[in-house]
Amino acid sequence: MSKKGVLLINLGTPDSPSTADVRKYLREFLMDPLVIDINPISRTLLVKGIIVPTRGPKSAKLYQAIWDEKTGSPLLHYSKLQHKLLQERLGDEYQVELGMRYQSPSIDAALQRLKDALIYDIVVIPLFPQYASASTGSVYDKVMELVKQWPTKPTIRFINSFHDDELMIETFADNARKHKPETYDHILFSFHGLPQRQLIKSDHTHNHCLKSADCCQTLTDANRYCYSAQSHHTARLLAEKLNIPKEKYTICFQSRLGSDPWVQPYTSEIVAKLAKEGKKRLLVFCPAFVADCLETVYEVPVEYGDEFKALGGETVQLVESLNDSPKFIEALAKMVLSN
Ligand SMILES: C=CC1=C(C)c2cc3[nH]c(cc4nc(cc5[nH]c(cc1n2)c(C)c5CCC(=O)O)C(CCC(=O)O)=C4C)c(C)c3C=C
Ligand SMILES: [Fe+2]
Ligand SMILES: [Fe+2]
Repeated sequence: MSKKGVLLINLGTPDSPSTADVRKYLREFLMDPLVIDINPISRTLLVKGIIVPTRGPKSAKLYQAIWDEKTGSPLLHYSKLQHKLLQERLGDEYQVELGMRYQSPSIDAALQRLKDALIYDIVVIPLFPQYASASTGSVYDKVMELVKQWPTKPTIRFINSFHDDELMIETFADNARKHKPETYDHILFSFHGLPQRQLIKSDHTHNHCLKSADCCQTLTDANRYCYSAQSHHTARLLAEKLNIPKEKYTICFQSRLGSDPWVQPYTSEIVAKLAKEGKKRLLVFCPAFVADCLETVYEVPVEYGDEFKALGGETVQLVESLNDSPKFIEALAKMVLSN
């Protein structure tokens, strides 16, 4: 029987923490029309004329701070481990490949290896638990653009999101228990941010998203693919699993870029508010990421940690990501095998 293919895809990271490589990464990433979703001329002027020249050197310093001498970028390191462990778990009936949406290893080369092995039955798993057109949607478009050139189109199944995956939730909960959540003053579920206009685009009823203060509190047909509603759902499941009462946690969104409104509340504002209220110890989950990366290992303990301490707080502790946890590998295997 012919093998089946699995293609794991994460966002991507610079090839090195040098300013030149970080600029190259930012250019490819931010020129994606699903990421900076404005007209092409404005996008080019904004990205190539402003963001890449100014943010490049600053981001390069951050990448230099998290770059491991042996293993490099944490995002790529953990993605490679997830790839290897999933291949071992699934065995010889499957060929598992890894690609990054931006930079390397490329999705193009990963698909080519599947094609060379005559594999025409592929499960694509964009490694983003919550659906967003800027992440999952962009991966989808890239894969389709590439397979469009195949003389015979393969059977492809896309895992569109896994915000409520039981084993994923359990893995985050296990990681949190190591830190004894009950010993913290407050818990944050801090998701990667997204421009508000991108949320609104995912509301096909045009009458739900951001129309009321609590539009993301429940998942309905209207907001099934709303990144914020899915994020709220993940956070609620985690809070239930760990018996964290409502008043002890806040759902918030980090990493805003530019001056347009993004999904709120912003993590930095919540961190400042909690410090002013006299809270001393914060435990922070980042459940939009399946692997530790710049946004978790730097932004949370260093940026938010410094901000919190400057306002009187004491500790900001990150709950480590899913990384190479066997339970998360099992979650991925189940997604493949349930096909
Ligand atoms: C969780 C999925 C992600 C979504 C959705 C997303 C949207 C998004 N991101 C930016 C801008 C930046 N993101 C950056 C880093 C970054 N983003 C994600 C994931 C999502 N982004 C990850 C996993 C990472 C870390 C990569 C790593 O190498 O560790 C960066 C680069 C770092 C920096 O300069 O801060 C930028 C820029 C936008 C504009 C956007 C949606 C519109
Ligand atoms: Fe991002
Ligand atoms: Fe919404």
